[in-house]
Amino acid sequence: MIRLSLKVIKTLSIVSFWILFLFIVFVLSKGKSHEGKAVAKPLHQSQVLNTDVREFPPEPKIDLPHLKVQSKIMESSNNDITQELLREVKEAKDKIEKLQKQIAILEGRVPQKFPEVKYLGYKDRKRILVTGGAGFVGSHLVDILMTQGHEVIVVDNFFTGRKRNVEHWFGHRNFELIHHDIVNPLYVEADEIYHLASPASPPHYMENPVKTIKTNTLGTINMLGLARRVGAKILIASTSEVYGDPMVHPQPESYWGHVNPIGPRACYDEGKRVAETLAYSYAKQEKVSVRVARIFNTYGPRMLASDGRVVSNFVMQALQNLTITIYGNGKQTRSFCYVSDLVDGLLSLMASNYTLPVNIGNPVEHTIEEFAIIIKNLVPGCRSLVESGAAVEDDPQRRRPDITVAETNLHWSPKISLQDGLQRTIEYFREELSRHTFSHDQTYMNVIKSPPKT
Ligand SMILES: O=c1ccn([C@@H]2O[C@H](COP(=O)(O)OP(=O)(O)O[C@H]3OC[C@@H](O)[C@H](O)[C@H]3O)[C@@H](O)[C@H]2O)c(=O)[nH]1
Repeated sequence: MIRLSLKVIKTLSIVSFWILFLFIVFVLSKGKSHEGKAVAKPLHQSQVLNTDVREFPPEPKIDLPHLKVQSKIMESSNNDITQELLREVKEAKDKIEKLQKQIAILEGRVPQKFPEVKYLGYKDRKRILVTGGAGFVGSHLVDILMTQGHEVIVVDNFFTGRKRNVEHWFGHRNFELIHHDIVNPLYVEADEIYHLASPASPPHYMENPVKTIKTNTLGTINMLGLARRVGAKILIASTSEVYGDPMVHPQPESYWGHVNPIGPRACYDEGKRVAETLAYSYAKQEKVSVRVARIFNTYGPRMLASDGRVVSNFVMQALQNLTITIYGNGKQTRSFCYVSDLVDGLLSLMASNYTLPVNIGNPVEHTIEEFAIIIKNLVPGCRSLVESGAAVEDDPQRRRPDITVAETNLHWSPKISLQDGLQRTIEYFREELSRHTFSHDQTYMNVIKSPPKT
C-alpha cells in the first residue's frame, strides 16, 4: 500500500512538473506573440492616422517617444513576467528535487519484502494487543506473534519505545500501530492482551515517578477493563522488583518481598505490586483470565543505548574505551536473561492454564563486578578501566530467580548462554554506534543525552 502511494506520488510529481513546464512554454510563446503585436499595432495605427489626417504631418516628437515608452514598458513587463516564470520554474524544480529525495528516503525505509509470515486460518488467527509493543521487549514479542500469523495491534506512547523497532511491519495487513498512552482508556477488539507498557529502567522510571505509578495503576485498570469488556485473556508484565531488596535467595514466587514503600524505586516496585493486585481482583470479581509474569533482568538488541541499565551502560562504555562505572562496591548480584528466552517464556505463559505469578529469568548469577569484566573481555581490544562509584539508594543486593514454577508448569527454561547473548548485544550496540559521527571529545552517551540543538 505504502509502496503504491509512493509510486503514485512520484508519478504525480513528474506529471505536474511537465504540466508546469508546458504551461510556461505556452505563456512564454504567448508573451512573444504579444511582443510582435505590440510592435505591429502602433505601426498600423500610424498608417491609419496618416490616411486620416493627411493634411497634418505626423508629429513624431509626440508619437515616437510615446511608442518608445510603451514598448519599453511592455519589454520590461515581459522581462518581469519572464523573470517571475523563471523564478517559479526554479522553485518548482527545487521542490521536486526535495520531494524526490524524500521519496528515495521513504523507499529505502519501506522494506521491499516483509519478514515471512505464516498463514493462519480464521479460526486460528488471533487479534493480539501489545501495549508497549514498540519497546525493547514488546517489539521482539511482536515479531514472533506476527511471524506466527496473528493480527497484532501495537499501542505505545513512545516514551521509551521507538517506531524504528517495528517499522519492518509498517504496511503489513496484519499489523497496526496506535500512538496512545494507556493511562487513557482504549477501545479496540482483541482476543489476547500482552500488557507490557511501562518504563523499566531505574533512571527512566524514577524520572517521572508519578507517571510511572499512573501507568502501572490507571494503565493496568484500563487494560483489565478492556479485557473484561471484550473477553480477552490478559498477561501482565510484572517484575522481580516486587521482591524489593530480597531477604530470601533465590526468590520463589511464594516470597512476599521486601520493598521500601517510600523509597526512590517505590513508584515502580509498588506500581507493579498494585498491578498484580489489580489483576487478581479483576480475575476474582470480573472473571477476567489473567497471567502474571515476574520478569527478571533482561538484555539484548533494541535496548536503548541511553537506557541506563547495567548491560547497555557497560557495553557502550566498553565499546568506546570509557571507564566502566560500577555503582557501589560491585558485590551486588544479578541474573541476566536474553530477550528471546524471555519472549518464549511470555508466549508459553499466555498459552498455559497456569494463572498464578511466574518468574521468568535466567538463574545464572554474577556479581556486577564480575559482569563488568565479562563484558570487557568480550569486546576485543577494550582498554576501559573498571571503577566503583557511589552506591544507588535501595539497590537490591542479591537477585536470582527460582524458576521451578516455569519449568514445571510451562516446560520453559532459558536457552541462550550469557556469552552468546552478550555477543549479539555487543554487535547490536556496535552497529548503533556506527550510525553516528562524533567530534573528538564526544561520546554516544553525552551526544544523545544533550538536548537537540535548534
Ligand atoms: O552503570 C551501571 C548501571 C547499573 N549498575 C548496577 O547494576 C545492577 C543492575 O542495575 P540495572 O539498572 O540494570 O537493573 P536493576 O536490577 O537495578 O533493575 C531492573 O530490575 C529488573 C527489571 O524488572 C527492571 O528492568 C529493572 O528495574 C544494579 O546493582 C546497579 O546499581 C552499575 O553498577 N552500573
